[in-house]
Amino acid sequence: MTSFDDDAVSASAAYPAEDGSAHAPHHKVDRPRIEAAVREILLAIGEDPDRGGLIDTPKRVAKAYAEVFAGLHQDPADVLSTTFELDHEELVLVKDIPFYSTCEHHLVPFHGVAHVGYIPSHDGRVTGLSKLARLVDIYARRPQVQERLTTEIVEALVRHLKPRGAIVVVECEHMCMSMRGIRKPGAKTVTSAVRGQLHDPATRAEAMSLILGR
Ligand SMILES: Nc1nc2c(ncn2[C@@H]2O[C@H](COP(=O)(O)OP(=O)(O)OP(=O)(O)O)[C@@H](O)[C@H]2O)c(=O)[nH]1
Ligand SMILES: [Zn+2]
Repeated sequence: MTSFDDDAVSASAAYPAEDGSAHAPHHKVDRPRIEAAVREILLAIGEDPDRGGLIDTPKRVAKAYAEVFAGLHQDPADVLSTTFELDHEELVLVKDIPFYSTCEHHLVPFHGVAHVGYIPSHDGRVTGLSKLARLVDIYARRPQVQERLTTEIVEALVRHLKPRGAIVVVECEHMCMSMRGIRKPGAKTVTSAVRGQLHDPATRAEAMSLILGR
């Protein structure tokens, strides 16, 4: 049995904490430790972790967590370093990017869509469209709150693409508000972050009309 998640090990070695984010990873995904903790949780809720249906659950959860939290060990710089020469001075927007994240307060999912747009820099370079969706996943696959997820995506765009403007809008349902606690399934939380020329009211209105025009 390997002690650490293989993908996480190889990715984390190259990840500098250059963005100063609270998410700079300090540890690799330690699967045996997760397994031991899940066994403890099962005992604590009054379950029998040795019964047939649960015997492999700690291992499964460890494997799932390595995937769900893989973003802790991935560097947005790697994704956004792929750029192309293309003279486009207007808004580029990828909307309705579906994602799943994990509420850092309750460790249950929140999920929804992200809309990510930017006005390319004057240097005539744009990034690949899929890279914007990859960027969303890198930050979503961490323990998160929606506000920070939104800010981290826009800040990564600014840092790595040097765009003239950037906008990120995130719409989510939080399972911690649906399946427990206040129990309001269907309630949506919307967060946004804008930078640079997207602060201009007309440019921002254009972006928002594209985002909302479903
Ligand atoms: N701002 C923000 N709050 C969040 C997010 N995800 C979960 N929360 C909230 O985090 C809060 C935690 O409140 P606490 O009073 O510490 O915990 P709690 O007793 O479980 O709260 P309830 O969910 O109201 O039962 C709750 O109001 C959640 O709705 C998020 O992404 N952003
Ligand atoms: Zn929560």
